Formats: sequence, C-alpha cells, structure tokens
Amino acid sequence: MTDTTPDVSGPTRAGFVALIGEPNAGKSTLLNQMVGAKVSIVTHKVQTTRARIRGIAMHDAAQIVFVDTPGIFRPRRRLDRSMVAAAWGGASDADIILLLVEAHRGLTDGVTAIIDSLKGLDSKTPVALVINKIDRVKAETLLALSAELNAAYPFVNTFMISAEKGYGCEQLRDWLAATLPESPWLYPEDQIADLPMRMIAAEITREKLTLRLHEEIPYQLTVETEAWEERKDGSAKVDQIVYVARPGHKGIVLGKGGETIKAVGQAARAELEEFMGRRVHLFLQVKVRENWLDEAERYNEMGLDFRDGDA
Ligand SMILES: Nc1nc2c(ncn2[C@@H]2O[C@H](COP(=O)(O)OP(=O)(O)OP(=O)(O)O)[C@@H](O)[C@H]2O)c(=O)[nH]1
Repeated sequence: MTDTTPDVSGPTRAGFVALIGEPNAGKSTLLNQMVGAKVSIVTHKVQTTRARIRGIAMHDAAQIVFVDTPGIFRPRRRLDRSMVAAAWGGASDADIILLLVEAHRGLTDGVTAIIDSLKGLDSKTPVALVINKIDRVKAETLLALSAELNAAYPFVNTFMISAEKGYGCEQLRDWLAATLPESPWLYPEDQIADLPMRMIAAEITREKLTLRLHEEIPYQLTVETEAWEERKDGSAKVDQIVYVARPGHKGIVLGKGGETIKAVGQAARAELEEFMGRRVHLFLQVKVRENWLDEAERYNEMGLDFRDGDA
C-alpha cells in the first residue's frame, strides 16, 4: 500500500472501527456525528448494498475508517471467506469494535445475543461499550446499566453518548484516534471526500448490471470508478470499468452491438443523477481481469465484494 502519511508531528494512526448493535441503536446517527453530514446520506444508500465502508473520519493525526461487519456474527469459516477479511488485508477483525446499546432499552435479548457472539468470536479485538441515547434516561439508570453491561462482557472502555445531540461524541472520537494502531493513513486525504460517492456510483452500476444480466454472471463481476471529474458547468464526468472474470463474459456484458452495456449505462446514469441532483456523464468500459477476485487492492479501494453465502 502506498504510504500516504502526511507531514505531521508525532505518529499517524489509522485503522478500522466496526460499529455493531441492534437495529435502531443509532449507528447511522453516530457515524454522521463522526464523519459529517455528507456521508450519512451515502450511508442510507449503501446500507442496502454490498458496500461496507461506511465512512472515514479524520481526527488529529488519525484516520478512522468505519466499517460494517455483517459477517462478524457468523461462523468463523464464513468470516474468513468474507469480503471483510479481504478488505482488511488478511486481518480478520477490525482494530476496534464499538457495541452500541440503547440507554432506555438496556440489556435486551438482542444485546445479550450480540455479547454471546462476541465471546464466541475468539478475537483479540478490543470492544468498547457505547451507551447511546442518554438524553432519554436519568443518570442513575445509566450507571446501573453500565455496571450490568460491564459485568456481562470485559469492555475495554465505556462511553455514554447521545449521537443525536452530540453529547460525549468528542470523547469517543478522541479515544478512537488515540487507540488505533500507529500506521500510515489507509486512504489518501484528497480521495476521502469523494470516496463514498465513487463507491456509490460503482455500486449503482453493479446493481444495474445485476438486474440486467440476471443470474448469468454478476457473481464474478466488479465495478470500479476510475476517475471522477468535476466540471465547470456543475456536472460530473465519471469513468468506470466493469471487470469480468472470464473473456467469455465480456460479450455478455456488452450485449449484441453493445446493447446491454448501453442500457446499463443509461439506467445507472439516471439513478446517479437523481441521487446527486445534477448532471452526470457516465462512461463504462468492460475489461477482463481473471484474477480480480484475489486482488486485495481492489477490495481495499471499493470494499465491495462480499456477498452473503458466497463460497
Ligand atoms: N433520543 C435519541 N435518539 C437517537 C439518538 N441517536 C439516534 N437516535 C434515533 O434513533 C433512531 C435510529 O437511529 P439510526 O442511526 O438510524 O440507527 P441505526 O443503528 O443506524 O439503525 P439501522 O440502520 O436500522 O441499523 C433514529 O430515529 C435516530 O434519530 C440519541 O442519541 N438520542
């Protein structure tokens, strides 16, 4: 990986932070606090897709990469094969796991199940407890809840926050920034701003291809946004490459006289324009790359290729 470390005094830090918790625990809201409004829009879209990098926060000299880990509560074997493992360059776990628990709901059956899974994970990844929505309960309740949860699992730290109101979020961010491993940054700073948009754009095209090709080949297909150019007239020029795993697939993706790829391009462009609220010029190219499934670099860029149940 390229060393993109900037010139700052003291070591830079970088790593992956997995946000886990029951649905509605406030993961998106917290991410929004940590990363900024732009990504939260992105998040809603990406949630339904294979994209797993949910946002990147820069804080002091640290680059905090928030990820989803859908595979983390599944059997180990599946985790090993997952995109999560690939995206993390062979490390099968995040650097830090944050478990979000809703203050007013406390130790529910769902939270207990997550804690049981964490215990079974056999991982050295530190897990911090984040009690969210503290604006909804009294202080006494919080202390009792914190004690109860800490008795159930050896959390390395406990934070009490309101992701919505921002209470406690600064402390959490400081701690993450200070606790991630010393490392060069994982993404060049100038790419961070449009990384989510690039991911979304790739994901939209992939989705259109999947719809169009049905069961034929989308399994072994990936889309990358190669270039993104902001134009003076307010439109964006987006170049993407569709990578297929076999030479025979290229013809299928192109279709007769380029029909299929053209239709895919039109549909993807329409959705992208609607999403961005401005004009987009989308250019698609199809290339064969037989070993793309093995290229960790690709996963790193897009973080996009795990599917539930993949062999
Ligand atoms: N009162 C209060 N509400 C909050 C707080 N944080 C989040 N919420 C609300 O809780 C609801 C769920 O928040 P999300 O951030 O969407 O939760 P999530 O964990 O991302 O949910 P999933 O995407 O379903 O997993 C939303 O209505 C938020 O406004 C908080 O600190 N206080």
